[in-house]
Amino acid sequence: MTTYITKALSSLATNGTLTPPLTPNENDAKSILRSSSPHPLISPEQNLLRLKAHLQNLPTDLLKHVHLSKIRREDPSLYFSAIRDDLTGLAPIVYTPTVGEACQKYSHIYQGPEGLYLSIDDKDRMPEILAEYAAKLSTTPQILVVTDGSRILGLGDLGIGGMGISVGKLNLYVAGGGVNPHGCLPVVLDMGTNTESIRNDPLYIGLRRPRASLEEATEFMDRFMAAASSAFPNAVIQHEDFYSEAAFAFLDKYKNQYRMFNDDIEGTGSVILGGFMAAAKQASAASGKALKDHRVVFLGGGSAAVGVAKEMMNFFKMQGLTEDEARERFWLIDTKGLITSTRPDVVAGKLASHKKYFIRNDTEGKEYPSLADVVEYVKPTALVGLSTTFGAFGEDVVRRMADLNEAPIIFPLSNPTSKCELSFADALNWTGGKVVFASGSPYAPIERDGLLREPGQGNNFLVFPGIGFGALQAGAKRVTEAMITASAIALSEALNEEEKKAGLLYPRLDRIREVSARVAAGVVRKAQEEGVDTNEKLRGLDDQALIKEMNDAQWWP
Ligand SMILES: NC(=O)C1=CN([C@@H]2O[C@H](COP(=O)(O)OP(=O)(O)OC[C@H]3O[C@@H](n4cnc5c(N)ncnc54)[C@H](OP(=O)(O)O)[C@@H]3O)[C@@H](O)[C@H]2O)C=CC1
Ligand SMILES: CC(=O)C(=O)O
Ligand SMILES: [Mg+2]
Repeated sequence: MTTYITKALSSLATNGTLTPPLTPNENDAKSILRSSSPHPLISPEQNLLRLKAHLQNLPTDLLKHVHLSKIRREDPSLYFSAIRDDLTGLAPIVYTPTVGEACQKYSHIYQGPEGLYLSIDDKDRMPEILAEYAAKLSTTPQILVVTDGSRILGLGDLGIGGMGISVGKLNLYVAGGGVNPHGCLPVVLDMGTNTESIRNDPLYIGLRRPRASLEEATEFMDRFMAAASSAFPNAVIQHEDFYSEAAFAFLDKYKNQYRMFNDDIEGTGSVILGGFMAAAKQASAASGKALKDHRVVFLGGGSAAVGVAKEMMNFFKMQGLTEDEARERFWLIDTKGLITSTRPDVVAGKLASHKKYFIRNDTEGKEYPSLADVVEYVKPTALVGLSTTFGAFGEDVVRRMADLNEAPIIFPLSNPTSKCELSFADALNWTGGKVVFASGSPYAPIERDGLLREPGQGNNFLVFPGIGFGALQAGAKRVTEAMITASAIALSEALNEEEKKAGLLYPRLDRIREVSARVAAGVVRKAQEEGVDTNEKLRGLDDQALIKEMNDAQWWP
């Protein structure tokens, strides 16, 4: 109770109009509070009830997001208690889709600093700035989520507004993964923005300059990665929402040097591989086709699409295919159509290097400019959307997928909902209910033919908390590709019997802590097998004991 009284008094004392007329000692405190507040004994439970009631009264999701951000800054335990009690209801507010709008309006809804803001103008001072920052913190950061704001969800270059996504991801690290909120450090690297409307906004709080070139950005990143790894030597660094060229360049450069991973390339790869394992089983059970015979068309050739396609190759390798045979199962489409060896930009050597792995050499000089052309040519069993293009899976294409397949797999994964390729309702209607569906942002379940159809949410938030937490617990020197694949397998194995019976592709959100512990255990085990772990205490434990260790290490509000 003393804490509540002291807290209440200090807030009174800092508020000019409510400052009490005398400076009380502890004994006076009760009587002053009795007369100056309606009830001095407000319990955490009552605060939680009040917060929930208040949220219900707020008219928009953005206002709820803003209010919750204020609560997080003032009382993390209250904030994470609310999320613990209703992750399904609050994830869309603190994460996608609302976090997208919050990033777009970041400078307008700004309530004060909430992490580390580093400017490219300070690139020569990274070691001093980070060392000074580390010295001032009372808790050592364990997870850093770092963005440069250059490709926030599918919303483009939002400059310093990207801080909202670093914060949003860390919300899930705490709520889903059990990382202590005081160990979470959101970081934005301000390198300017190419979005003129943001740069010219009088309220914009970032650098008003065009975005740095990749060369300049790399120089800054080199210094940041070195300084951050030295200031926070045990932390895991998650790269988030860098534009595709930079995302691949930084992952290639740093993955063997630092304890880092890229969420969009690797986290998304993992979550979609995990979901595809369940989806392919359902589709093959309906069609009788062998698992190795699935054919996957991607709309999109950016960091997410290429990352997912590369990770999904493991599905086909698990069916016994060689690397070349597995690669043959994928067709990628970008704004110029199917990526073929004879496409003029490819012939001219202008194709972005990350797309080259998936160039099709077998199209005999024919080009397939549209998604409909590619679907007709490939006759795919699965469609994956990572194109940032709302409604890009149109009625004709979706109906054709249902003609071609007993149970077409359709994953419109672009975020937020305003960029999603296909809604759940249209997917059900246009396939006559046959679709096996997962989207990046959430859709509500729909009742159809007397059955409740529950859409999957194929979003990396089902794995990145476990990947980061597992790497942290293992004291892993690196986050290897095999550790990422292990996270996907652990996710797919986390589906319980009830969820399988209900046809779900992913575990229910109310089990996320348990699922994250399993994912983390899978990551630790693989780190041990690969010899990159340093935490000797976790060696020699069997799987159940390892999962229990992960569960026990989780922070609870
Ligand atoms: N569900 C999840 O967990 C995740 C979802 N995502 C989502 O994935 C999306 C893409 O991210 P990322 O890959 O980094 O972004 P990019 O912008 O790098 O990639 C988008 C790709 O889509 C292509 N494209 C755009 N419009 C069309 C169109 N009309 N037809 C065909 N191709 C098109 C682009 O082609 P071109 O190369 O020619 O420009 C590009 O290859 C985002 O919306 C993001 O939110 C990302 C990570 C995780
Ligand atoms: C989910 C995510 O990481 C993205 O849309 O970028
Ligand atoms: Mg992302």
